[in-house]
Amino acid sequence: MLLRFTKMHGLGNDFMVLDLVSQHAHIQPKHAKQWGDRHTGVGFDQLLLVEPPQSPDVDFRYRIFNSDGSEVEQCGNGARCFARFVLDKRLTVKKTIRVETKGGIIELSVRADGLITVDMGAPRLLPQEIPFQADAEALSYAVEVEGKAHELAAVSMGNPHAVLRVDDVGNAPVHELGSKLEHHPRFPQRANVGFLQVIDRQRGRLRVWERGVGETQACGTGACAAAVAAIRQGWMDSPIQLELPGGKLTIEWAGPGQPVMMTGPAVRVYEGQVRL
Ligand SMILES: N[C@H](CCC[C@H](N)C(=O)O)C(=O)O
Repeated sequence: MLLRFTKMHGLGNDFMVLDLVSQHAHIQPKHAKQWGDRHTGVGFDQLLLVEPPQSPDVDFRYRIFNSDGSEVEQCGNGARCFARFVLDKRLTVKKTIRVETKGGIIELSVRADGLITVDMGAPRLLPQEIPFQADAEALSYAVEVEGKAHELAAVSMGNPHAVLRVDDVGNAPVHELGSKLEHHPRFPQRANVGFLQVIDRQRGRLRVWERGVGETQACGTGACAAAVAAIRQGWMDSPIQLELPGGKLTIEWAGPGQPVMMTGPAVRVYEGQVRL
């Protein structure tokens, strides 16, 4: 069978979006791997599935697969594209949309200026919630990689993140250290690894090595995790503007137990079809 899809991106973090409300198909990890290949497939960072709701208090179910085939709990840039997609495809007329993910319920709001604000929910900071192996919760942890200790924050936005502060993202060891921390045994579900350069109390630069993908042009949950870590450690104040290689996100967080609000763009690139 042929499946219609839309190729989209949020600040260069790119997605294949499948409407499984109007189309019926059983998508498996092998499809994400096959279609995610940038030479023999569509090519994307993540595959996003738009599905009917499974509970009465949400409008849709939102499932996310990395290009390595792993199904994950949350994708922030993808959430903005999700909102743009369901409105453009007239799957809803609501301007505020509640969607259920493996990582919890999030709320998407399309603004008059076309930017999308996502209530990403409250960050999870207890080691067992992240998950991250530590005796107790702390603002940061020393994690050893090949004999060298690296100080990092551990935050979950539904998906696990390590956040390290660096002087200059331009020469941060994103690939070499990012890949080692992604698979570090203290992150039993692996981790996304963010490298944050603080410019001033409300501006920073961020590069992210994403679990299951590698370095991406932007990472929405990574930006949320970095902002939470920077606010908790007293480096920065909300609202924070983070500049990623693909562009800028605004993150607001009022403190523990409060939701993280992320605002940014979502772009449709082209429509296509794949054979299932
Ligand atoms: N690689 C992530 C999922 C996608 C997150 C990212 N694309 C975003 O915008 O939040 C993980 O394995 O948890």
